[in-house]
Amino acid sequence: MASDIQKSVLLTSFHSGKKRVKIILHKGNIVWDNEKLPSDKKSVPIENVISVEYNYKSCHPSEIRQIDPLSFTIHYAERESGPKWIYKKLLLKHTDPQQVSSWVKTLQAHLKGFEKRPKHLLLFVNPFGGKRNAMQIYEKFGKRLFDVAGVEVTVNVSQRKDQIKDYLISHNLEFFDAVACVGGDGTVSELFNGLVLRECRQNGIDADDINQSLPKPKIPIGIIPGGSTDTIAYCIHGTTDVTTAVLQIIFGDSIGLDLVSVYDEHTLLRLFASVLSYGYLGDVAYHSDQYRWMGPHRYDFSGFKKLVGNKGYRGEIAVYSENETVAEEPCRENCARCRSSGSPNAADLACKWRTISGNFFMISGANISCACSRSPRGIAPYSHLGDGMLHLVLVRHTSVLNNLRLLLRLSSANSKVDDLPFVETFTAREFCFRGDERGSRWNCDGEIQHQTNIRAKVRCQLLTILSRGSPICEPVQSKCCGI
Ligand SMILES: Nc1ncnc2c1ncn2[C@@H]1O[C@H](COP(=O)(O)OP(=O)(O)OP(=O)(O)O)[C@@H](O)[C@H]1O
Repeated sequence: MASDIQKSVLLTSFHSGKKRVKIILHKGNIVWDNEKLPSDKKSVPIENVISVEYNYKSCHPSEIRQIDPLSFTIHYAERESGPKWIYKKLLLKHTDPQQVSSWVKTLQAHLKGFEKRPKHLLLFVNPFGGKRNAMQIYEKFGKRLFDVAGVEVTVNVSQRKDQIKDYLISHNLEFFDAVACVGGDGTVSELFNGLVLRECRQNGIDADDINQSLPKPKIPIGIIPGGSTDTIAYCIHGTTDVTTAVLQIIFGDSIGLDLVSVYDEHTLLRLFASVLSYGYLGDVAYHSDQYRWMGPHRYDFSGFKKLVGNKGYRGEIAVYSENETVAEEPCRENCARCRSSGSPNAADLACKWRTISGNFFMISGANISCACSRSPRGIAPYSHLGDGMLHLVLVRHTSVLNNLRLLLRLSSANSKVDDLPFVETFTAREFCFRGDERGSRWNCDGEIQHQTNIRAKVRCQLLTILSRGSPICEPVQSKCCGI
């Protein structure tokens, strides 16, 4: 198919509005004059075309709409500066219907070759998270674009916590070629926890056994941000822009995302994609849930209270890793490190266990950088989406002033936390924590886990996410100093 695209050549002069445009299909690119800068040519790779369709003749609303054989529209997407994508269209007219037909047929034939583009999407909407406007987000930004792309969307609005997870474990998904959600990290977490448990059931795998390798869900997932922090969406798409997220689903290209499975002594508690935090961030998640009516500001309020409270938690952490140090290499689209880790030959390198104990203000295991608008570089700026490793950040108990330094660094676009004297970072494939029974709680992708003693293991690229990833770009300035 790729070679057919490379071979097709078309060249025609059309009318676009009042302007004449010479448009060429050559080497998989559609090239035409740029209206604003006539000396410039505009070029759109065919991979960025959403759909191509005949226009309709204008008629009275009571009449049956008729196709206009002299005019058609190319719907496409282009990247603005940075990670954001925008939707655009080019309307073209010609006096010869053969010319129009030849373009429509050729482009539609090419688009048919993109077999990974989903045609039937199961979309879960969480009406409870974030600003409680997930349905409005879908109606405003998603519905029209999916219509343009010819994606048939089945919308399922969740009625209660864990309903999405339960649905995915037990329902037939054969009709769908992708599953997506509009919601925050908790909603995404329901999605992949449901899909992995479903796969375990179908393959007779005991999910509670940490030594089992977990099966990869066959269906890819799309993530449309509609929560409070939307860390997972931000780290994957590089932005929480909803149009960008919808276009990533439409394109059908995918990347592999690691998941981390968390166990107590006997069972799998859950899988997480962003961060597992004990101490400060565990307490903030637990405490802030009572203030959900404040919306995203609940994190600032609880964050301040827990910062001043400055509690320390005693514990011992065992880390399983092959590396002493964290490589300072951020994850970006087409990341070579993630590509090599996802290959079947990526061997489990010579790892060893080491133990660290003490009194901690916070312990975080970050599977991704955890960048978001509140923390532009995230707690683990060099954590990769799919390298089979998580980054452990251990913050020793110290003064309130030092806690404040830590939070200011986390909310800054220019600094990182690991050079602070009371912070240690490790990469790990697995870790195990033992703490005081009356300790903190674990915050797992924003959801509370009440067990103190846990074991966590990274599952390399267990999930397939519909996204082309994010280019490396300047982080946005944080909106506030809380995290
Ligand atoms: N209809 C519902 N009623 C109550 N809770 C729900 C419903 N649907 C889903 N949930 C739960 O809502 C919780 C919050 O959702 P989500 O995490 O998506 O939003 P958020 O917490 O505002 O965003 P973020 O996690 O990005 O900060 C999740 O635990 C999810 O399981």
